[in-house]
Parts: sequence; C-alpha cells; structure tokens
Amino acid sequence: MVVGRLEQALVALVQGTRGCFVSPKMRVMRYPSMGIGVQATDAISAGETVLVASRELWHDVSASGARAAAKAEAPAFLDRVDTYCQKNTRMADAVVLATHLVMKDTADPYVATLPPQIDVPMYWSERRLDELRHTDVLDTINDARTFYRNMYGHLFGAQPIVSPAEFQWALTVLMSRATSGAHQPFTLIPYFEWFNHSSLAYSMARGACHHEYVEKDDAFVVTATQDHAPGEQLFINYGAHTQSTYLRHYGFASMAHATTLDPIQIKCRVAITDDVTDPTLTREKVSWLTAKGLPLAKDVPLTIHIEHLDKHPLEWEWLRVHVATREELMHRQRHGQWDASNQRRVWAWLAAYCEARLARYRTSAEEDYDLLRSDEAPLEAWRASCVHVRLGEKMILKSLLDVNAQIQRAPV
Ligand SMILES: C[S@@+](CC[C@H](N)C(=O)[O-])C[C@H]1O[C@@H](n2cnc3c(N)ncnc32)[C@H](O)[C@@H]1O
Repeated sequence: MVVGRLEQALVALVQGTRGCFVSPKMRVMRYPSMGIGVQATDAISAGETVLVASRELWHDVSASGARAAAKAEAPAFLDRVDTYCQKNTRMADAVVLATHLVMKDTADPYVATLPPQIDVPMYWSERRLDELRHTDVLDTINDARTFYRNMYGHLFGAQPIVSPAEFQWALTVLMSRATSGAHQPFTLIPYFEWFNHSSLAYSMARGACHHEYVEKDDAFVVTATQDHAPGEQLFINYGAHTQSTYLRHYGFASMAHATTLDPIQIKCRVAITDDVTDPTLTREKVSWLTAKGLPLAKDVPLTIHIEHLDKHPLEWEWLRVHVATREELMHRQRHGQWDASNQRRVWAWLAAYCEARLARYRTSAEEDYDLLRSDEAPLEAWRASCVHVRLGEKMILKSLLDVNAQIQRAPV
C-alpha cells in the first residue's frame, strides 16, 4: 500500500536536504504486518548505498540538538534533568530529547509522520500483559512504568510543560526509533527510521542492508549487502538485543530476532540467618561474610547469564556460603577455594529455584511450542511475541537444569 501525503512530503524534504542521498530505486510503502517500510522499485545491487542521512537532516531531533535548544531556552530544566539522572547520561539525553520532541510544532514535516500510538507493552492492557504472567519481562515492564511515572512527577510535577501521556509517547518513540549504538550520535533520523528489522540482515540474506554512522562525514549511511529484486523490502538489523528488549522497545519479539539470550533473575530473598537448624554454623557464616564485607541477606535479584555463568562472582560466593556445610566452609577458609561438594550443593539449590519458576508459568514449554506451530489458529502478532519471550525464559531455566544435571553426574 502506498503511503500518504505526509510521508511523501518528508521523502521530498530528505531528498532536498544538503548532504543527503535517497536512492531513486526505492520507495516507502505500508506493509500490513509491520507498518511503514522501504521497498526496492528497481534492482539494487549488493554494495550500493541506498541512503545517506547528513547531520543537517537529523541534528534538530538529536540529543545534542535538543540539549543546545534547552540550554538556550530552559537552562534550569536541563540542570534538573542532569541532576535527576546523575551518571545515566543516556537517560538524561532521552528525557531532554523527548521533551524537545513534544514541544515541537505538530505541523513539522517530520513530527507529522510519527505514529500517534506505538504498540509496545508499556501501553498494553492487563489482558495482554497476562500472557506474560510470572515472566521476568513483566516485572521489567511494571518497574519501567513506575520509574517513568516517578521521573515525570519529579521533573514536571511542579511545571507540567508536557503531559504524562506526551512524555511517555516521546520516550516510546525514542526507544523504538532512535539510534542507540555507542560512539554515534543519539538521534532520531527521518527516513532512516522507516527501515524495518530483520534478524537476517547481519547475514548476507536477501533483503539485507547494513547501516553505520560515518564519523568523518557525520552521517548515517545504509548500504545494501545483497542484491534486491524490484518489490523486495529492504531491512536493517536493529542490533544484538535480548528478546525482552525487542518486545519492550519495538513491540515484537521472536527467538530468531534475539541474538543474545535473556539473563534470568533470582528474585527470592534469602538470608544467612534463615537456617536455624545449626546456630553455631550460622554464626560462623555470619562472621565469614562480615569479614568479607558481604551482606547477610540477599534481596537484590541475582542475575544469571547462561552464557556468562561467572559474571557475578560475589553473588555466587554468597550463595555458596549460604548452602555450605561446616566442612565446606572450613575447606573454603583453609584452602581459599570451594570443595566440589559445595559446587554440587549450590547448583542443586539453583536447580530447585529453576524448577519452582518453571512450575509457576501458566503454560509449559511444550504447550508454547504447540501454540506457535498451530496452523489452525495462528496467533496474533503480539501474542506470538509474548509466547516467544516466555518460551525463551523457560529455555534458559531448562538449560540451567541441564548444567545442574551434568554437575551432579560428574565424578567426585
Ligand atoms: C524504526 S520503526 C520502523 C518503521 C515502522 N514500521 C513505521 O511504521 O514507522 C520500528 C517499528 O517498526 C515495526 N517493525 C520493524 N521491524 C519489524 C518486524 N520485523 N516485525 C514486526 N514489526 C516490525 C515495529 O512496530 C517497530 O516498533
């Protein structure tokens, strides 16, 4: 389906901007399942540059452009944001740019083409979110909602220059459309952001394009990495995000899209003093942890990265103390390392946690697979994304159970 007048006007504006290039061999189209996208109208060869977006095009909707405007017009607001966000400069930039975007004239040719609603979980009803019941991602979504509400109250409560809904909308626009890579400007980019995502765009698949920020030209460049036949959609890859990030930021997720696995978080509160069976041992553990400067209770989630099991050594050390027998603790104190029996014990503890988590989901992994495979009742896109995300979590929990089984089987 062809796009409307506003999009056509923006294409003309990009074409006419100094330093920009839009290949005459492509056009902007509306696709039923993913909104606007970019389509080849003529054959495009691998290696051809299809889009150059110069600074002149995007600087006004970049974080640095928004900061420059805020510095001139609302320096006190800028200070308030920087103080609130402290070291989280990306968050501060997002707040300043989001505010700038809302304050822009709605008749601005770029702003006029932005979607008024963005279908991401932040806006989902409880009925939809129920598909994610007992998943880590649901907690993340709820935490983010609270975080943004509090941030809005703090930054705009006394002076509501933007409404909560406008602020939320603009942040969602940034999450789903702005560049996010390190060593490049944090910015929205007219036209560039019409490219949809394909997980295959990193490989040399059909439809694939590569995009990069070219520092010497201060420009974003999209290049075809494969030949495109007329009618084919041109895709880029949105990056190595977890499934949870794909769902939260872009509103879609599948196992294929995620190139990194979601970590799993252990959220139960455990305290060394919970075990009252052997008060002497508990006291020994308390003094060992105190001497090491480690806390006596854990209520901060322990994040387990299946691909980096040793990423949080102190958290593991704490759990090892938690499950240790007297002999194991003595072995650790004398030899500076843990006995293999403690390794098995801590993994058994973790496996029990994983089993309990798996039992809480409303569906089993097998049922999720069946739902995704069903030809009779294909799932709506949002529901399929939820199933993919919860299945991904289950796969990680199951992988941890496999690791545990290997550890328990290993010869002593
Ligand atoms: C940067 S925008 C791309 C342009 C967008 N389609 C539009 O209509 O403006 C990102 C959004 O496009 C959609 N999208 C991109 N790639 C997709 C895909 N592979 N499957 C489903 N939706 C996709 C999602 O709604 C996502 O939040």
